Amino acid sequence: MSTKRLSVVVTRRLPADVEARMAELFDVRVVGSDKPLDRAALLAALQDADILVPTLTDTIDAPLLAGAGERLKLIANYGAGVDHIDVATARQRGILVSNTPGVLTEDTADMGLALMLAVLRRMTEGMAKMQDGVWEGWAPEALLGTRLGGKSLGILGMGRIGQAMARRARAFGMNIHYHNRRRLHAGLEEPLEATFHERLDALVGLSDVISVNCPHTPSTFHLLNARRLKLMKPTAVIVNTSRGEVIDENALTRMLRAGELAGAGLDVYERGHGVNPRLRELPNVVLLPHMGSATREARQEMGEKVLVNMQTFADGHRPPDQVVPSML
Ligand SMILES: O=CC(=O)O
Repeated sequence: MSTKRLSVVVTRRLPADVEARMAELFDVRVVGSDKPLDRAALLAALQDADILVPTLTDTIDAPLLAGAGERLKLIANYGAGVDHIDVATARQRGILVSNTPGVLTEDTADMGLALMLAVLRRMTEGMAKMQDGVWEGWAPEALLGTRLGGKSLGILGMGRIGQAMARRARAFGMNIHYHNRRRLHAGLEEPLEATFHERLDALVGLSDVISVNCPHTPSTFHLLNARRLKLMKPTAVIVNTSRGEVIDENALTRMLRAGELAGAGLDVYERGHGVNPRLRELPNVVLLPHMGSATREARQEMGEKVLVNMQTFADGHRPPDQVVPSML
């Protein structure tokens, strides 16, 4: 099939050479600017598009898919998470969905580790002292944090990013525990010296740090609900580089405010909630603006993956990174 005939709608500006390469191969319209795209504009653009390239800031739900033109046959997401796309409805309508796994694994795990260090070693509190000019010099008991070595890291979701987190935490001397839908096979589990817990409650209860690394799906929504959060040690901290929806953010906020948890490092928040202002007030909480995969390298490689998925589809094959409902 000549790819030139395929009409592609891109909702955000992508790295320049990704955009340039896409424009060589397809008939591309970048309908967005560098802001999330307005829904009406997206719907209008989808009337005569063959391929949509969205990002996580676009909600591709059943009403939007119902309003799209008949030609839409591929949603080539620029990003790994697909919780903003109704994959089941897309499939029913004969629309394939692909994502960009693998290329953001190491960078997201780096950020998970950075958050863990920042919270346990109270880095942002220290930095605030320097910025506010109130540091009074070294003192034996000032800003004491917690050592990572010897502590138990509980990884919720042992996919690519969870395993990358485990490798890093091992290097810091942490003990690795995890909960996953399926136990890893021995070839993966043994080098990580990771202990599998079939019961999430058990993992939550023993961990000094919980790292959320599972995708957001209907079955992981509020997996860390108020009941489970209460099973955590009061000295424990939680780190989330996945999706806000996996944690009941209101319950987490209440517990952090009440001192029932020692801290949190969050890169992601519940959709539509914005950042809870009460989280911003807490010194033991480090907040980042969803930047786990924000390296130049990852964003470039994500673009290259999108291009491969589009080209493979245009050549009449299934995109290599196709997402099907049974994976979710
Ligand atoms: O969160 C980032 C992604 O899903 O790619």
